[in-house]
Amino acid sequence: MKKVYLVGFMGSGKSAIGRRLSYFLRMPYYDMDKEIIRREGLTIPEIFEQKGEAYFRQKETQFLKEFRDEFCIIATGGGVSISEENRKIMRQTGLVLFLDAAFSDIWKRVHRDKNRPIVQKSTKEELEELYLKRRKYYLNAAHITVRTEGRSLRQIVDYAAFQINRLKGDHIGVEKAWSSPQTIFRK
Ligand SMILES: Nc1ncnc2c1ncn2[C@@H]1O[C@H](COP(=O)(O)OP(=O)(O)O)[C@@H](O)[C@H]1O
Ligand SMILES: O=C(O)C1=C[C@@H](OP(=O)(O)O)[C@@H](O)[C@H](O)C1
Ligand SMILES: [Mg+2]
Repeated sequence: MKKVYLVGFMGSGKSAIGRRLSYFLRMPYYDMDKEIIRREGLTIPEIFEQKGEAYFRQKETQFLKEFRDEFCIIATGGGVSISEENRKIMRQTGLVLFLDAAFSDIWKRVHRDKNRPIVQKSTKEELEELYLKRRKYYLNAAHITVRTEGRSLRQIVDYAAFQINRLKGDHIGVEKAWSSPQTIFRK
């Protein structure tokens, strides 16, 4: 296992947890959105507006395919796990953690954010529909699901780090341990 991928809906905490995990575990951290912004020289809303969502999705897959073989933490964008090809790449090259957040928390965190074009163009009802539709893809992509409701960033980082430390460096053991999806925080 080389990479740790964080997947989940917009506002589930992928970027915030990824950054903190990287300090905690002393592993390099990459945010796919930031990498794409840097390469394109455009913000996410600009990419969506000027080049279209399909172009952005191509860039996400390209990132996953081309990114060097390195021990690191990667915060994906909320749309990355929709693609079967992307899910396959992530599962084959690392440990995939799904940050499973409640929609009510997500809405509070993202509804005013101008940097998420999908939030901008959706009503609350439409966004919840998308959340429900996408949830199965995150579950499908994930080796481990982390329920985040009622947990602080610190608590989530601690649990994620525990799971990563338990499984790292043991690819065969990891495959066995992950053969049945595990959920933590499901008390
Ligand atoms: N468990 C949590 N407790 C408190 N704040 C959180 C939690 N998870 C995420 N946040 C906050 O919600 C906002 C959106 O999180 P972010 O990491 O950008 O989500 P994502 O990258 O999944 O879209 C950030 O301000 C982040 O600090
Ligand atoms: O869910 C999505 O389709 C998207 C999620 C965003 O990332 P975050 O999940 O970090 O907000 C960003 O990639 C883009 O706005 C599209
Ligand atoms: Mg993010």
